[in-house]
Amino acid sequence: MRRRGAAPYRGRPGGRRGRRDEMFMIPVNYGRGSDAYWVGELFRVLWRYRAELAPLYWLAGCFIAGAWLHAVHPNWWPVTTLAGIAGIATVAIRPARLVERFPLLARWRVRLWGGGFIGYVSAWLSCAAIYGATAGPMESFALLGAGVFAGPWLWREDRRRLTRVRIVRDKFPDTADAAGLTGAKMVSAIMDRWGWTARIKLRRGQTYTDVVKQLPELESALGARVGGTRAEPVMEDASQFTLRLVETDPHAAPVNWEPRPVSVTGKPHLSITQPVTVGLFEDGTPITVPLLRKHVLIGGATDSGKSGLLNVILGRIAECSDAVMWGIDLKKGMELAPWSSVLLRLATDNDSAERLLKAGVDELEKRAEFLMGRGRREWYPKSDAPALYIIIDEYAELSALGQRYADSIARRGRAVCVNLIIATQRPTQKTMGENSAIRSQMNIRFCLKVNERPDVDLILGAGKLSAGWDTTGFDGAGKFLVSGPGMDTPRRGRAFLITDADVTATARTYARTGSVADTAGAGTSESRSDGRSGGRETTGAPLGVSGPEMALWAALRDAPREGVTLAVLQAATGKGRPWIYRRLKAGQARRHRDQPRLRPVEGHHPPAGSRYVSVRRCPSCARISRAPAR
Ligand SMILES: Nc1ncnc2c1ncn2[C@@H]1O[C@H](COP(=O)(O)OP(=O)(O)OP(=O)(O)O)[C@@H](O)[C@H]1O
Repeated sequence: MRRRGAAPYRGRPGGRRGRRDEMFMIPVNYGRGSDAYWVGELFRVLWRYRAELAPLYWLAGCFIAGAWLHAVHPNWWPVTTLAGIAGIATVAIRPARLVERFPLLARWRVRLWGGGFIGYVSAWLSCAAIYGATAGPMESFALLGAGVFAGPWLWREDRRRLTRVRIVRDKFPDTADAAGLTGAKMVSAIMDRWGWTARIKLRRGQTYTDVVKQLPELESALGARVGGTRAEPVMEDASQFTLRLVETDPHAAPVNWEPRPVSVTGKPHLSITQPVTVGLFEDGTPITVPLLRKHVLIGGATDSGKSGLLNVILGRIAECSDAVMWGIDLKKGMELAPWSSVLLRLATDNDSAERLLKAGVDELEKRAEFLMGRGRREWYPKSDAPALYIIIDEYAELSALGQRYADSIARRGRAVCVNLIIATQRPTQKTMGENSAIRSQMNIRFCLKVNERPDVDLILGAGKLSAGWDTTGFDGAGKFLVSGPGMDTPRRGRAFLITDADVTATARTYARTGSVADTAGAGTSESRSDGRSGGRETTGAPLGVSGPEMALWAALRDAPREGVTLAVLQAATGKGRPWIYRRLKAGQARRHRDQPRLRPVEGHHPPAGSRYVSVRRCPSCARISRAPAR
């Protein structure tokens, strides 16, 4: 008997009573025979299979647009033609943002298809605007085009995978039943090269723990390989979990290096502000590591793949337009010499390494002063003010003085984007330098195979071994555990294998002006370690201060004792008076404490009508400031 005042139950006719979600359903006639049902069902199918039906939609869209253009705007055909040309040019140029949004555009076949499709549609629409969508052979051309372009569209690889995952989804209720998880449903799925990942909704009362217990049964029911499925809880909903099926083990064979698409100019066009991909996790997901303002430590036994991983990181940084690198390779340049067209400096012995690291310390100090003068706290890398990475292979071989400089960079370099990337076998206190805190400054740490378990804690930090991070059993070079921001669980990864040919190709593609290879006489450590880095330091400006800032710096440096006219500074920088005054004021704020007070310049006679800016060079530090007005 119904309680007094209780709302009447109005579930779906024929539906099961008692389900909580049905208690609140709005009474709608869902009868199978009703028109509304069939119209709704039709739209559902049209939407659900939109990708498969896309060729029909293109065809219909073209006929409608062509008929409309012909009837209303027959002289708009240049618009469709120009739109087509612009579309083809965009696909050919493939701006980085577009490739990020549609990664398939990195493949030439996809670009060929896309360019052809855009060209064909725009040509057809232009003709349809002039002659009509059904005039002469227009219909045949439309059908022919739809047929030609539909083939590759329907047969493309991700579509085939999508079809497979749909089959798995449709069969999932049976699979779940066989695995002892009756009532579980697959609510969404995405696929990648290595398998698929799905969100599973459990029957009421079932939990993630039940899933973990039933995982072997689920593997069997899915026909997966042993150990090929992973389940992870969904924290915000206890009735769901994420199921991942790894169809092909990404670590079974070396993971080949994947260069990122090159821009048409052939210049680096990616940014270090975006995380870089260095390999794949065991489940096939990419390992993306944020390198901006981060120091990196790579540790592992001999032959574990440290230099390989270092090369991968080098390759990734080379692809970025807003980062530059210096290298220290105490294996006499064996590892880093192939990158000499990318490295702005390379040191291959301890003397040159010390000088390079000293230059790194100077650079960070210049940057710090530069920021201070502008009231800023962090360096934002740009192509003309790049982040600087100092790569050090075999850190333990560095002299005590070199390690002291490195320690200084590790402590102070982050904010100003002067960062270290270090590879070493055992980062003990002794090898990293007594009294050195360098290890604790490392934000991202890669631990490759180690021979002794305590080495894990040395590389990754105290307590990691007991928390389940252990790489002693790793087989195969390049496999590692990585810890850092957002990487708090021990997930096994493998670095890309970058071959000598890949290194040569990458270094050639991203060769920098002013690199070691570009510098006259390059090839010996002496020629690379003479205190110059492609001539940038001779100005005294921080590395990467360029454009008008650099021009101002140079004009002030070369100014005669009596000063320079504002017009000269305007001509040198191409900037207006307010900009120059702002920069000069900032320069004055950076003056050394012990710099003598600036005096009016004697015998100074400005030409009539010109405004003079007197500059003065500090005798102790050679820094230049604007002298006070007379
Ligand atoms: N990601 C990888 N996948 C497959 N093989 C790799 C990978 N990285 C390195 N290797 C291979 O492992 C071997 C050792 O690599 P590497 O020289 O990088 O080790 P290492 O730890 O730097 O050794 P050492 O300490 O002796 O310098 C090389 O033959 C290399 O080709």
